[in-house]
Amino acid sequence: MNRITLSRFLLDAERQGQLADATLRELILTVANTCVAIGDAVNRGALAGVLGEAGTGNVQGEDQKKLDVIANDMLLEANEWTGQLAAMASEEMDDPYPIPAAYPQGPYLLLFDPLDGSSNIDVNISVGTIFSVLRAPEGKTGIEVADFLQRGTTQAAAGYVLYGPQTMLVLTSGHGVNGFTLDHGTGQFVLTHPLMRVPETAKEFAINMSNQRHWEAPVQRYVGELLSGKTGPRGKDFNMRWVASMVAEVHRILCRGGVFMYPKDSRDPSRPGKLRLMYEANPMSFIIEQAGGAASNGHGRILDLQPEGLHQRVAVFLGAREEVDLVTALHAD
Ligand SMILES: O=P(O)(O)OC[C@H]1O[C@](O)(COP(=O)(O)O)[C@@H](O)[C@@H]1O
Ligand SMILES: [Mg+2]
Ligand SMILES: [Mg+2]
Repeated sequence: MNRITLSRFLLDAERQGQLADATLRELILTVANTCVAIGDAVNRGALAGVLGEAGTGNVQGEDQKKLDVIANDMLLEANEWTGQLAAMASEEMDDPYPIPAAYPQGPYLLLFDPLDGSSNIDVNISVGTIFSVLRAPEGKTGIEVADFLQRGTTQAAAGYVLYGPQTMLVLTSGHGVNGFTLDHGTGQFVLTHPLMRVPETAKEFAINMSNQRHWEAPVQRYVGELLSGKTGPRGKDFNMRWVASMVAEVHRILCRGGVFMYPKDSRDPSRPGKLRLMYEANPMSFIIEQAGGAASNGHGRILDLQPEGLHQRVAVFLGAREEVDLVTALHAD
């Protein structure tokens, strides 16, 4: 097999104009290498004493796991001195993290969910890291929240690393989606899944069914029709999956199709959804769209949403275009 490592792939992409510049290439490599180290910590688990609660909470009002904090700190430490960034933002930090004055400022902003699927950490189920890259306002020092509030369509790159049976990086810079498998022997990501595509039609759906009584009518109807299967208006059976790690769900959809949903529900009517727009929904929507799928909040394209807050939440319907269009149409009705 002709092994194309991530660094070679990115250099080729830059030469073909599929990557903005060398700084973005180096930034993606820095994030990828940091995720190799995060993967090691996840993999070592109790041996490294990294399981369990951190004893602190985050801006979302969630109890942080030790690995939420460890992964967050690893990404900050690895990226703050490189000269590639002007600032960072994370699920685990209330405010943006400005690059210390001791280090050169760079042209990009990095947002990340350092550990996605936190409820699965202590039970050894796949988790991941999600990241999104935006351009920093040129020549501006003192980056503010408003500088991050850019539509998902403006992302320069987005990706995730899945810490599962294999450690995989999935990446887009707006020219398709490519998957890389970590070779633990060399510590390098190798291209194994070139130009991933979401299959047109879905046979599987993913939603937390335990929230059913709290869903709005369009979602009740859509999921009801999936469950009716052959006997209902869809005329075919659908299987169901729920891993409770968005990274694992999205990866499954990229590999074999389906639709993933985390809708708005009445548990907290003031919340438009559970998942966060800037470092979960936007990067995953960019990847899914680049792989031929679709991503909606039920009322429109997620990537077109004008962000209003760093940690704002959004309803998410993503995956096979046919399914996302259907559930969005039901909301319009
Ligand atoms: O526990 P629930 O309600 O099923 O929610 C699961 C969802 O929450 C998340 O774990 C939220 O992400 P974090 O773990 O990064 O907070 C998603 O990965 C997942 O899709
Ligand atoms: Mg998450
Ligand atoms: Mg998280």
